[in-house]
Amino acid sequence: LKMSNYSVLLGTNLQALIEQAKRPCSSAEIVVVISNKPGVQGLKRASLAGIQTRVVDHKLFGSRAEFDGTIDRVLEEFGVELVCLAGFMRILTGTFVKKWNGKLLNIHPSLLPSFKGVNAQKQALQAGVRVTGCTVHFVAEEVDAGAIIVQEAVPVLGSDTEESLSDRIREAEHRAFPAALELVASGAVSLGEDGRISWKSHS
Ligand SMILES: Nc1nc2ccc(CNc3ccc(C(=O)NCCCC(=O)O)cc3)cc2c(=O)[nH]1
Repeated sequence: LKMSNYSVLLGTNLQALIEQAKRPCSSAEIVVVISNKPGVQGLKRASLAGIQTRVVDHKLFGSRAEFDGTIDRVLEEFGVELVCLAGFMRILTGTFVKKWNGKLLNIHPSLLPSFKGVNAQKQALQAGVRVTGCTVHFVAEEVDAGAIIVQEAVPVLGSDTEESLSDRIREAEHRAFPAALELVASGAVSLGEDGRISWKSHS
Protein backbone atom coordinates (compact mmCIF):
# COMPACT_ATOMS: atom_id res chain seq x y z
CA LEU A 1 0.00 0.00 0.00
CA LYS A 2 1.24 3.52 -0.76
CA MET A 3 2.05 5.13 2.63
CA SER A 4 -0.68 7.72 2.23
CA ASN A 5 -3.26 5.02 1.42
CA TYR A 6 -2.08 2.97 4.44
CA SER A 7 -2.77 5.89 6.84
CA VAL A 8 -6.20 6.41 5.29
CA LEU A 9 -7.07 2.74 5.84
CA LEU A 10 -6.24 2.83 9.58
CA GLY A 11 -9.31 4.94 10.44
CA THR A 12 -7.44 6.80 13.19
CA ASN A 13 -9.27 10.08 12.53
CA LEU A 14 -12.57 8.25 12.84
CA GLN A 15 -11.35 6.75 16.13
CA ALA A 16 -10.52 10.24 17.45
CA LEU A 17 -14.04 11.44 16.52
CA ILE A 18 -15.64 8.35 18.12
CA GLU A 19 -13.78 9.03 21.38
CA GLN A 20 -14.66 12.75 21.30
CA ALA A 21 -18.39 12.10 20.71
CA LYS A 22 -18.42 9.64 23.63
CA ARG A 23 -17.39 12.36 26.11
CA PRO A 24 -20.30 13.61 28.25
CA CYS A 25 -19.44 17.23 27.36
CA SER A 26 -19.68 16.52 23.62
CA SER A 27 -22.37 18.21 21.49
CA ALA A 28 -22.05 15.44 18.92
CA GLU A 29 -23.34 11.88 18.54
CA ILE A 30 -22.06 9.59 15.77
CA VAL A 31 -25.14 7.78 14.40
CA VAL A 32 -23.64 6.03 11.36
CA VAL A 33 -20.28 5.38 9.71
CA ILE A 34 -20.46 5.07 5.90
CA SER A 35 -17.49 3.67 3.99
CA ASN A 36 -17.01 3.69 0.21
CA LYS A 37 -14.80 0.62 0.64
CA PRO A 38 -15.78 -2.71 2.27
CA GLY A 39 -13.69 -4.29 5.01
CA VAL A 40 -11.71 -1.24 6.11
CA GLN A 41 -10.48 -0.77 9.71
CA GLY A 42 -12.87 2.16 10.26
CA LEU A 43 -15.88 -0.14 9.90
CA LYS A 44 -14.46 -2.44 12.60
CA ARG A 45 -13.77 0.54 14.87
CA ALA A 46 -17.37 1.78 14.43
CA SER A 47 -18.86 -1.66 15.17
CA LEU A 48 -16.64 -2.01 18.28
CA ALA A 49 -18.03 1.35 19.45
CA GLY A 50 -21.61 0.17 18.87
CA ILE A 51 -22.14 2.50 15.90
CA GLN A 52 -24.19 1.43 12.86
CA THR A 53 -22.21 1.00 9.63
CA ARG A 54 -23.06 1.03 5.93
CA VAL A 55 -20.90 0.37 2.86
CA VAL A 56 -21.67 2.30 -0.33
CA ASP A 57 -19.11 0.89 -2.78
CA HIS A 58 -18.45 3.48 -5.47
CA LYS A 59 -17.36 0.71 -7.88
CA LEU A 60 -20.99 -0.53 -8.02
CA PHE A 61 -22.39 2.73 -9.39
CA GLY A 62 -22.57 3.90 -12.96
CA SER A 63 -22.11 7.57 -12.09
CA ARG A 64 -20.90 9.87 -9.30
CA ALA A 65 -24.45 11.27 -9.11
CA GLU A 66 -25.91 7.83 -8.32
CA PHE A 67 -23.12 7.10 -5.80
CA ASP A 68 -23.58 10.45 -4.02
CA GLY A 69 -27.37 10.06 -4.17
CA THR A 70 -27.14 6.72 -2.38
CA ILE A 71 -24.92 8.21 0.35
CA ASP A 72 -27.41 11.07 0.70
CA ARG A 73 -30.28 8.59 1.18
CA VAL A 74 -28.37 6.77 3.96
CA LEU A 75 -27.60 10.09 5.68
CA GLU A 76 -31.30 11.04 5.55
CA GLU A 77 -32.31 7.57 6.80
CA PHE A 78 -30.22 8.16 9.93
CA GLY A 79 -31.33 11.78 10.39
CA VAL A 80 -27.74 13.00 10.03
CA GLU A 81 -27.21 16.74 10.53
CA LEU A 82 -23.40 16.95 10.18
CA VAL A 83 -21.01 14.89 8.02
CA CYS A 84 -17.26 14.41 8.75
CA LEU A 85 -15.05 13.07 5.94
CA ALA A 86 -12.34 10.99 7.60
CA GLY A 87 -10.25 9.34 4.92
CA PHE A 88 -13.12 9.51 2.42
CA MET A 89 -11.24 9.72 -0.87
CA ARG A 90 -13.98 10.21 -3.49
CA ILE A 91 -14.63 13.67 -4.91
CA LEU A 92 -18.26 14.65 -4.18
CA THR A 93 -20.52 16.19 -6.84
CA GLY A 94 -21.61 19.82 -6.69
CA THR A 95 -25.22 18.74 -6.10
CA PHE A 96 -24.26 16.83 -2.95
CA VAL A 97 -21.91 19.56 -1.68
CA LYS A 98 -24.60 22.24 -2.23
CA LYS A 99 -27.21 20.22 -0.32
CA TRP A 100 -24.80 19.65 2.62
CA ASN A 101 -23.19 23.09 2.44
CA GLY A 102 -22.05 24.13 5.91
CA LYS A 103 -22.74 20.62 7.22
CA LEU A 104 -19.78 18.82 5.61
CA LEU A 105 -16.32 18.83 7.28
CA ASN A 106 -13.02 17.48 5.95
CA ILE A 107 -9.51 17.19 7.37
CA HIS A 108 -6.50 17.77 5.16
CA PRO A 109 -2.85 17.04 6.16
CA SER A 110 -1.39 20.48 5.35
CA LEU A 111 -1.92 24.16 6.26
CA LEU A 112 -4.34 25.00 3.41
CA PRO A 113 -4.22 26.69 0.98
CA SER A 114 -0.71 25.22 0.75
CA PHE A 115 -0.32 21.69 -0.63
CA LYS A 116 -3.84 20.83 -1.83
CA GLY A 117 -4.71 17.40 -3.23
CA VAL A 118 -3.16 14.03 -2.52
CA ASN A 119 0.29 13.45 -0.93
CA ALA A 120 0.21 16.81 0.91
CA GLN A 121 2.88 15.57 3.36
CA LYS A 122 5.22 14.67 0.48
CA GLN A 123 4.55 18.07 -1.16
CA ALA A 124 5.58 19.82 2.10
CA LEU A 125 8.82 17.81 2.33
CA GLN A 126 9.67 18.51 -1.30
CA ALA A 127 8.93 22.24 -0.86
CA GLY A 128 11.37 22.36 2.08
CA VAL A 129 8.94 24.17 4.43
CA ARG A 130 9.93 24.20 8.15
CA VAL A 131 6.31 24.29 9.34
CA THR A 132 3.31 22.40 7.99
CA GLY A 133 0.24 20.99 9.78
CA CYS A 134 -3.39 20.07 9.24
CA THR A 135 -6.60 21.90 8.37
CA VAL A 136 -10.25 21.12 9.10
CA HIS A 137 -12.48 22.93 6.61
CA PHE A 138 -16.05 23.03 5.34
CA VAL A 139 -16.19 21.11 2.07
CA ALA A 140 -16.75 23.33 -0.98
CA GLU A 141 -17.23 22.15 -4.58
CA GLU A 142 -13.63 23.16 -5.35
CA VAL A 143 -11.44 20.49 -3.72
CA ASP A 144 -9.58 21.54 -0.52
CA ALA A 145 -10.78 25.16 -0.94
CA GLY A 146 -13.60 25.41 1.63
CA ALA A 147 -13.75 27.83 4.60
CA ILE A 148 -11.18 26.94 7.26
CA ILE A 149 -12.48 25.99 10.74
CA VAL A 150 -9.37 24.79 12.66
CA GLN A 151 -5.67 24.50 11.86
CA GLU A 152 -2.76 23.11 13.88
CA ALA A 153 0.89 23.74 12.99
CA VAL A 154 3.50 20.96 13.04
CA PRO A 155 7.31 21.41 12.78
CA VAL A 156 9.19 19.69 9.93
CA LEU A 157 12.47 18.15 11.16
CA GLY A 158 15.61 17.83 9.02
CA SER A 159 15.50 14.07 9.61
CA ASP A 160 11.87 13.74 8.50
CA THR A 161 10.70 11.16 6.02
CA GLU A 162 7.19 11.15 4.51
CA GLU A 163 6.30 8.58 7.19
CA SER A 164 7.72 10.42 10.23
CA LEU A 165 6.15 13.71 9.12
CA SER A 166 2.80 12.00 8.42
CA ASP A 167 2.84 10.45 11.90
CA ARG A 168 3.46 13.88 13.52
CA ILE A 169 0.70 15.50 11.39
CA ARG A 170 -1.66 12.65 12.31
CA GLU A 171 -1.18 13.40 16.03
CA ALA A 172 -2.28 17.00 15.29
CA GLU A 173 -5.24 15.76 13.20
CA HIS A 174 -6.47 13.74 16.17
CA ARG A 175 -6.76 17.03 18.14
CA ALA A 176 -7.91 19.35 15.35
CA PHE A 177 -10.77 17.26 13.93
CA PRO A 178 -12.51 16.63 17.34
CA ALA A 179 -12.06 20.33 18.17
CA ALA A 180 -13.65 21.39 14.87
CA LEU A 181 -16.48 18.86 15.32
CA GLU A 182 -17.35 20.40 18.70
CA LEU A 183 -17.18 23.97 17.36
CA VAL A 184 -19.66 23.20 14.55
CA ALA A 185 -21.89 20.75 16.47
CA SER A 186 -22.25 23.24 19.35
CA GLY A 187 -23.07 26.10 16.94
CA ALA A 188 -20.04 28.16 18.01
CA VAL A 189 -18.86 28.14 14.39
CA SER A 190 -20.98 28.05 11.23
CA LEU A 191 -20.66 28.81 7.55
CA GLY A 192 -21.94 32.32 6.83
CA GLU A 193 -24.20 33.21 3.89
CA ASP A 194 -21.14 34.79 2.24
CA GLY A 195 -19.37 31.42 2.34
CA ARG A 196 -17.02 32.65 5.07
CA ILE A 197 -16.56 31.30 8.59
CA SER A 198 -18.93 32.84 11.17
CA TRP A 199 -18.02 32.66 14.89
CA LYS A 200 -20.97 33.16 17.29
CA SER A 201 -18.92 34.98 19.94
CA HIS A 202 -16.59 36.96 17.68
CA SER A 203 -17.63 40.58 17.21
N1 LIG B 1 -16.39 18.50 -3.96
C1 LIG B 1 -15.49 18.09 -3.01
N2 LIG B 1 -15.44 16.77 -2.70
C2 LIG B 1 -14.51 16.32 -1.79
C3 LIG B 1 -14.44 14.95 -1.49
C4 LIG B 1 -13.49 14.47 -0.62
C5 LIG B 1 -12.59 15.35 -0.02
C6 LIG B 1 -11.54 14.79 0.89
N3 LIG B 1 -10.21 15.10 0.34
C7 LIG B 1 -9.82 14.64 -0.91
C8 LIG B 1 -8.93 15.42 -1.67
C9 LIG B 1 -8.49 14.97 -2.91
C10 LIG B 1 -8.97 13.76 -3.40
C11 LIG B 1 -8.52 13.27 -4.76
O1 LIG B 1 -8.05 14.02 -5.61
N4 LIG B 1 -8.65 11.91 -4.97
C12 LIG B 1 -8.26 11.32 -6.21
C13 LIG B 1 -9.47 11.33 -7.14
C14 LIG B 1 -10.58 10.46 -6.59
C15 LIG B 1 -11.87 10.59 -7.41
O2 LIG B 1 -11.77 10.52 -8.67
O3 LIG B 1 -12.95 10.79 -6.79
C16 LIG B 1 -9.87 12.99 -2.66
C17 LIG B 1 -10.31 13.43 -1.41
C18 LIG B 1 -12.65 16.73 -0.28
C19 LIG B 1 -13.62 17.22 -1.18
C20 LIG B 1 -13.72 18.63 -1.53
O4 LIG B 1 -12.97 19.50 -1.00
N5 LIG B 1 -14.66 19.01 -2.45
